[in-house]
Amino acid sequence: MALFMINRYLGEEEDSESSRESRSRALLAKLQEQVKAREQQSVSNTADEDEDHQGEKEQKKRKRERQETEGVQRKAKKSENVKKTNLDNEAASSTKKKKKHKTLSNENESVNTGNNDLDHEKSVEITVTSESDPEESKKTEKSVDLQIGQFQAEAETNTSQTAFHILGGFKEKTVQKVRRVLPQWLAQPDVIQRDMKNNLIPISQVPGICPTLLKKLQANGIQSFFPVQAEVIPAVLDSVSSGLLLGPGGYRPRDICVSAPTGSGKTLAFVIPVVQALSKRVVREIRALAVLPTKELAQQVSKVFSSYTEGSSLKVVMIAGQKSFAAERAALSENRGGVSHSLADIVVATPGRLVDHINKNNNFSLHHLRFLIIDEADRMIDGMHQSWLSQVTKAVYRSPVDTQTSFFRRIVPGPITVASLSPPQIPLQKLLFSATLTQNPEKLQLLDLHQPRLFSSTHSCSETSTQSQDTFNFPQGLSEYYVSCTLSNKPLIILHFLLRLKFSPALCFTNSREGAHRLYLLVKLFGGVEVAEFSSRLSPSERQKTLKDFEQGKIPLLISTDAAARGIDINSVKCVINYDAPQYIRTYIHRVGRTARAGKAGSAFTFLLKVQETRFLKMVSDAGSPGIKRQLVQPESLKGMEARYEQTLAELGKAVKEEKARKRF
Ligand SMILES: Nc1ncnc2c1ncn2[C@@H]1O[C@H](COP(=O)(O)OP(=O)(O)OP(=O)(O)O)[C@@H](O)[C@H]1O
Repeated sequence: MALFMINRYLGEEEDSESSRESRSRALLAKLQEQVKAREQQSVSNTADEDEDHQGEKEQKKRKRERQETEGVQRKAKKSENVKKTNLDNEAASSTKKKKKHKTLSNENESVNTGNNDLDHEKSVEITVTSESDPEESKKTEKSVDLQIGQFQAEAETNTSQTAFHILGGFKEKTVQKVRRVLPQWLAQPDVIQRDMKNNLIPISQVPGICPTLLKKLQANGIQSFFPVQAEVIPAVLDSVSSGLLLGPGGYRPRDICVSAPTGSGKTLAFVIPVVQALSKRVVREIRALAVLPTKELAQQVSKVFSSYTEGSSLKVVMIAGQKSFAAERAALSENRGGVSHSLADIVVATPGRLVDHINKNNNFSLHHLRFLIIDEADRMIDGMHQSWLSQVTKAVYRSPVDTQTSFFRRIVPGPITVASLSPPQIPLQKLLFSATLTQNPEKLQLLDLHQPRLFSSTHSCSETSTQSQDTFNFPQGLSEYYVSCTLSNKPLIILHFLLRLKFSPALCFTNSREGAHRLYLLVKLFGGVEVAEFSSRLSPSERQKTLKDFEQGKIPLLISTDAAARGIDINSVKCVINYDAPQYIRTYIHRVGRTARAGKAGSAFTFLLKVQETRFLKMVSDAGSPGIKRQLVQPESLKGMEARYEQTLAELGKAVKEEKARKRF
């Protein structure tokens, strides 16, 4: 039994056969009327639109639009074929139906014609009539043709409406390579000869150096100047030819930038002329300030300054945080009769401590500063976030508290006029040094250089150079190698290098201090070689002692982070090992530059995992390396060490655990 009953009104003639027939006839008549009406409507529409279209066609002569219209027409024809096929099928089925039921039926069918060019769809309605009636059939065909014609016309009209130009377009264009155009001073530097050995200049041939300094140079074993020194020393001396108060011809001297390979002697290139220039000063004031990125480098440079000022009245003071702030303050100035007097002529500083003294030490005056030396300049630019340079500049041009005691006026330099030149001004000259000086004008702009003059041994930086990457010069005596390795055999290879191939003294670099420490523990536990680590894990005094021991040959292997990658000058280093491949070319250049210094020979090995090889080798060759060769390590050569190595790994695990536990308590 049905749960629900639906009552429908079926009409009065519900069951009558005759009424059904008459209803069919009435329906057919109605449909035929509709066909006729539609036919008439189609004819009038098509005629109108054809006219419009003709008019438009004449106006539109652009090729692209015509092509689009043709495309639409092609598609419409295609759809016509589809319709005709459907028409045949439907007609056949209609005939069958007619034979069976002797009734006429009309069927409407819609065919969708996709038009991708116009990005819209146009549906065409086709009226299909039985084929048995030739007249009706003709009418139907005509109707179909007319409807297709109408569709075409509509499509063309729509094409003209939607044929707009897409700004930006989607066509792929090959972008032209932008040619790098460097400012003239960067594009045309004063060239420093790369070949150090064949371009040595006897020290007596460089003009302007006083006999005392010449004697000191000889006493330090220096008979000839390296090319960078022979070029830069006279240039700096020339800028002080009119004394400390004026530049050449009364003008402000040009700032000097020096880009020369690691170990090429850049330190003496600024130490000698600065000491020479200041040796004639009367009153002691801070006249030279050298800024370096690390304590160790500041110490190294301070040592060189001290060795060439020894026996003179010039005093060098280092402010790099090696001593307490109070001790540094006491070394910088003293109070006599209520007036502060400087105890330093040359200050060597790290940026952090320098800023501390500028802000917290009232007696620290840079009012007489003549030379600002920025060593490892590219690194110092990167560290500009500390804004140390702007603080130095402010301190230099800050009016002294007591203007009465100051004989000279010092104002921030502006345009050169007669009025601006009339009072004596101490010019501030910047001297920049680096093995990897950036050519990025935006970065260099941060230094606010005055008519800079570049000394460079990199010849590839021509004005027409399209190269976007900086190229550098590598030390002449350097041989570069790479070693293909896996993560598991890396430590074994380093042990093989040291124990069997006797590659020592060796400086080995890792990318992290944890990595350096683990490798240090591993080599120590394996035994057979004295090893030390150098990283921020150690205190400054421990680091100092470690470097000294390494320099004296007490430690043949030093495992370090990039803390020792820049500037550190240890002449005895025969071999540099990049246990972890450096990510940046500048890091690589500074690391490998710890060997092959001062024209000597040295080797650098970089351990590369398979995935690192392509990128790393490209990076090195793009930077201008003369060639990096593959160093093969046969698996058999590691065999004898494997058992001991496995045992050492187990010991290392324990040692690391113990260290962690110790840290917790
Ligand atoms: N004219 C010279 N004759 C012999 N040795 C020199 C001469 N000039 C410098 N040296 C020595 O060359 C070594 C490298 O010099 P220096 O440290 O100045 O190089 P650098 O160009 O500053 O290197 P880096 O870019 O790595 O800092 C030092 O040990 C230095 O004593």
